[in-house]
Amino acid sequence: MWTMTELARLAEISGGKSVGGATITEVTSDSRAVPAGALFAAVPGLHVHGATFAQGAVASGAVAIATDAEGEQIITEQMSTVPPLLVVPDIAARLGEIAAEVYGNPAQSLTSFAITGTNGKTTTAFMLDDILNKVGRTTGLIGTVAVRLAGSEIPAALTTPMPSDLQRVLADLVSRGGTDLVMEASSHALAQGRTDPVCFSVAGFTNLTQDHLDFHHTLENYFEAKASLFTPMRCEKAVICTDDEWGLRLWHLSRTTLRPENVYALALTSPLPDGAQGWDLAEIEERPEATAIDLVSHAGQHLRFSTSLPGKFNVANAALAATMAVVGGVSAAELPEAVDPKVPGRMESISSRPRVIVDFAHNTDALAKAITALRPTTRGRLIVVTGSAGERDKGKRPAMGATVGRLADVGIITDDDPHDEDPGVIRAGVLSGAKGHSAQIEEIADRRLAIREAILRAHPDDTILLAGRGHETIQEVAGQKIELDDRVEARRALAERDVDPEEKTA
Ligand SMILES: CC(=O)N[C@H]1[C@@H](OP(=O)(O)OP(=O)(O)OC[C@H]2O[C@@H](n3ccc(=O)[nH]c3=O)[C@H](O)[C@@H]2O)O[C@H](CO)[C@@H](O)[C@@H]1O[C@H](C)C(=O)N[C@@H](C)C(=O)N[C@H](CCC(=O)O)C(=O)O
Ligand SMILES: Nc1ncnc2c1ncn2[C@@H]1O[C@H](COP(=O)(O)OP(=O)(O)OP(=O)(O)O)[C@@H](O)[C@H]1O
Repeated sequence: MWTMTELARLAEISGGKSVGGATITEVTSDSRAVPAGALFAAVPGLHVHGATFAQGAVASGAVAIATDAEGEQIITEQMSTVPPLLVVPDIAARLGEIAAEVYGNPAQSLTSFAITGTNGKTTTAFMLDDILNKVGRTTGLIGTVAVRLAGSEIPAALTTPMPSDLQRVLADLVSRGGTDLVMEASSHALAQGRTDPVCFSVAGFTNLTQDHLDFHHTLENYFEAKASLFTPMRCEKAVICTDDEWGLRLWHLSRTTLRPENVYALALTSPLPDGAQGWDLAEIEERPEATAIDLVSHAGQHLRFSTSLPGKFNVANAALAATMAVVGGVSAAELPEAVDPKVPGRMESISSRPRVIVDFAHNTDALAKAITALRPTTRGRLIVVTGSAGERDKGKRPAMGATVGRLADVGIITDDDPHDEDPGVIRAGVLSGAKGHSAQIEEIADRRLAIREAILRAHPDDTILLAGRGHETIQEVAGQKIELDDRVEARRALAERDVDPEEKTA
């Protein structure tokens, strides 16, 4: 399927040295998934150096190893017969370039869109993909929920794939006749250069609030990782939502890093920054079935479309998707009337009486926005079932709890994915913020039980928001992977409720 590249050529483009020769047809950085003819990229990780797995990779069919000086030393110490080597000083940073060469630089034949920000990446990516499909493009969609290439879905492991996986997927997209790529760029991926050397045609920014401080340590570092997408090596044009302070700062910064005429602002709850080109909201009409949106540009051009996804934040997501499409070459007249993709686990409606909604809100801002979006249409009580993940940003736990305490009527604090952390300690962190506000707060450790109790106890007019896990189907507890899908659990409890005579009269 792919072209053949000589190891010496890869040394030439990466500034490394090759020892021995080999013909390369694939690249991988995972010894557990080595295709025939592969170059195994042994990169240093947070836990272990990939070179530790070189022997296994060769046994599985790798024809050469790319690594750094430390990796070369590990390999020469561990292997009696050293395979052909490519030694590159910063192998992790150069891996994308090497893989792009092996896979024929697929991104060069695609119009490519990348979306970054704390919340809204997946939803905006699905919306943009929907728009592009409706105007006749053949797309690849890469993100947290799915990797969908020209309509065929393959499982997604990370929000943004590792460099060699990304280049392989892009080559696959091109071979399926793909014209456009829409992908999410996570802050982890940007900090690690996973998307390099792709220079996106259009990059979009949603918003920035606290998350992922376990990895970035400070909000400033987190911002810098996001901002690195808006530099000439990584994108040509940008659409930046300037409604929060970070967006405004990014807009100013991008006008110095990119060509100012390629930077567009999107302002929905604030005025367009002085001197900005871009769009603000001309009119918004909330109808029962959808929200009609009318954006107007600095030059007076209108973009009109609607979305049936609930919540003001989905207006922002749809607006970003539409403006990115226009900046990427879709004409205003071509824009479809409705931007309505089905996004698994994002404000996904499971039932109407009681109304059960599954949403991926797993940080304070998302949780506040999801609860607020449901309040106006809730006749009874608003019941929120949520927790927080283990081994991730601990600082957000009390803040998430306080959000539930302030905005919900009933909060049931339960487990999310504890990973290897004590689930009781995680719940205590959330509970410490949740108590002392207006909501009635309860702790039910087992998430299945928490969902069941919330649904069985609800009145028909109540809304139950199951927040935090969205589309996820596996819960990770102390090294064990347990099947758990909030949507399945909700349907099970709803079925139980249907046959309970007491509940029927509730
Ligand atoms: C922080 C981070 O980016 N971690 C990723 C990283 O792990 P690591 O640096 O610890 O790797 P390591 O375990 O030390 O291994 C080093 C090298 O040896 C290789 N290896 C390892 C074991 C083996 O048997 N064989 C083998 O070849 C690995 O593939 C790796 O190349 O490289 C691993 C292998 O590719 C990834 O699985 C892992 O993602 C972990 C699972 C993860 O949780 N990542 C999250 C934080 C992440 O990247 N999330 C963002 C989205 C965040 C969001 O917005 O919600 C994402 O883009 O998905
Ligand atoms: N524009 C937005 N602003 C704030 N919150 C949002 C926005 N869009 C979506 N959300 C909330 O954030 C949750 C996650 O949305 P989505 O999956 O689209 O974002 P994401 O950036 O891809 O998240 P992640 O990086 O965690 O996968 C949604 O379930 C919703 O509660």
